[in-house]
Amino acid sequence: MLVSEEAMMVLQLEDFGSDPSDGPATESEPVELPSTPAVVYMDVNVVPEHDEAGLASTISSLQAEMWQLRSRQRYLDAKRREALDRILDIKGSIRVFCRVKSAGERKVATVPISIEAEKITIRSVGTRKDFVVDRVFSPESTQDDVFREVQPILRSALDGHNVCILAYGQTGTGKTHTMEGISGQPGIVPRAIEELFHQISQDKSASFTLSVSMLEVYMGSLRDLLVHRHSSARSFHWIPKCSNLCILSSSDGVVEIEGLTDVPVTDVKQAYRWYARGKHARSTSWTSVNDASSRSHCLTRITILRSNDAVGGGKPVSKLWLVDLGGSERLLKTGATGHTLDEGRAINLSLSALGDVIAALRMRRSHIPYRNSKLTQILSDSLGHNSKVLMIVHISLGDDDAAETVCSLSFAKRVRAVEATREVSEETKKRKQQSITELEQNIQEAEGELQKLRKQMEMTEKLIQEKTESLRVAHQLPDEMAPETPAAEKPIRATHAAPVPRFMASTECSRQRQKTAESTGRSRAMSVVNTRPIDLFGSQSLSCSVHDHVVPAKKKRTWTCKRSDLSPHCNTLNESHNSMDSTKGSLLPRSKKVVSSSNPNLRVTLHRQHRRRMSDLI
Ligand SMILES: Nc1ncnc2c1ncn2[C@@H]1O[C@H](COP(=O)(O)OP(=O)(O)OP(=O)(O)O)[C@@H](O)[C@H]1O
Repeated sequence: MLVSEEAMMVLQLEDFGSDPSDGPATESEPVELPSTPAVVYMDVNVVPEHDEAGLASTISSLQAEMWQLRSRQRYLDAKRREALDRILDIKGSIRVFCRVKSAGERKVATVPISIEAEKITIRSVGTRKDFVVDRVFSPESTQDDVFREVQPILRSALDGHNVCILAYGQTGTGKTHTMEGISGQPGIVPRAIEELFHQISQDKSASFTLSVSMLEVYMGSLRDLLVHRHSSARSFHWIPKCSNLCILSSSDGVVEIEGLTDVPVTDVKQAYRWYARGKHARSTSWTSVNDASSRSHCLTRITILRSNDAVGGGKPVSKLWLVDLGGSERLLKTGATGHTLDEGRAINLSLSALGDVIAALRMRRSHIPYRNSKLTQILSDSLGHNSKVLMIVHISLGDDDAAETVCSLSFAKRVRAVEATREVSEETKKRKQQSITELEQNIQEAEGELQKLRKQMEMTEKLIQEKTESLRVAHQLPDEMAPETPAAEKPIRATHAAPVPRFMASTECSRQRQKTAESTGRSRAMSVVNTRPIDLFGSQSLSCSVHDHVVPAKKKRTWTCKRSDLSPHCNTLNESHNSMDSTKGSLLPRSKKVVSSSNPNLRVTLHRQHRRRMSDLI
């Protein structure tokens, strides 16, 4: 017998070896594949397809196949995520990079600064200071070089971790250049947006929803940068009404900013447009060192809602913070006075609070001083446990900037406090690198197989649709009766005589009627009932609704304002009243919500139609 493409596909599946009867993978337990397949699939050609029972059986085995492919996809996805997590753990969940800006036309430092891959050394009269970081970008490094190092952490955000990328440094050293970039040399934010959209278009294992928010921490107040305002509002002296947004913190540590504009974005262009609007609204002014100096901390937040997945250890909602910090400056040197002096002071104070928080986290202190500034309050759920932090410290080679360079590098050293002081042997470094290489290989393998898997799933899905259509036509069923096969998570075991739903199983009464019927020549009609494909449809949709429509009790999250000086109306908010709509999804995993024929009206219709058909036949 010729083996058709479909049959081949079913046979190939056996190599994956996971048992559909085990049920879908859950969040807590990653899919473990048994070494031998527990279900042996039938060759779909064995049953002639012109027979309706044969068609139904084919559909059923294709669905089982689909379930196994999904199960394998989840397994590989979990494997890929785990490998990435381990890489980031080996590298450190708080990493510090240093980007060096060339002195340009200004005099090159007389104090020699030597740059190595992970170390910067500054020699001054009779002294030598070494600063170790995770990676140094020399003045020749391009925006591409920087982004290449940042890229893996973005995947982590899609996998459910909160991620924070911060640009720190003295005024004019290139923080905005690194984060925003310039025409033809886009920085981390636009590239990250593009990369996120690219990755979610590739990842068919889940559906993602992205939204963008932008705010500015200016002189201790929060300004929503995406809120619609009059054009005169750009002046940095002008503080709009919405400047004191309320920071809410839930009992489980999740932070939200009440009233902050959060715009859902569906493509890169749309996201860019909003980002451009936010950038435009930012407070900048002329300083002696930078014509357009940022006088505030600018925070761009991309909220990622991941649904219909089995993320092991991750959260359905994650945040990616891209922060362009205000420039640290020595106020005496800049000769700032009045308002500019106050701005500088405010920036320095919050930067110092940020340094304290990161150092405390790195040293695993029991108390983390998040509440010392608005900046650290906002970022508190994205700096600590289970988050990934990347700080890019910017320095300049300019002679005039030598003192600030030492200050910034001291800050970097403080952030890396624990590990930088501990000398890591060459042997340990080598071992770490070897593990990273192996893990990267694992990721590549998993991604390769995932790609093949996606193609195979597309083919199987198409086949299921074709067969279902044939079956529908054979029965002349109305469209709404066709099963929603792609969404079916529950495998239907591939047996020739598909089991009937419980309500259709024979009762004592019906058995007696059947006996009577047998004697009156109606037995043929009865036997058809048990194998008719329509019964299979009913079984599938109804069993899904019984088994899968179990929704966990929604946990109520209580939000509290962190600061007592804020308006009393926002001290306690019920989840349903705040802007964090996306979290609602997190409490209701889609895998549980979406079932075939989840529409209760349709289920009732199906149920009635089955009953009618049964009674017609009896
Ligand atoms: N690596 C670089 N290559 C080329 N030009 C750079 C680089 N870094 C910074 N610049 C240029 O230096 C100038 C100041 O940079 P930028 O505004 O990014 O500094 P900043 O650290 O954000 O300053 P501030 O804290 O005052 O906002 C800009 O004109 C920018 O284009």
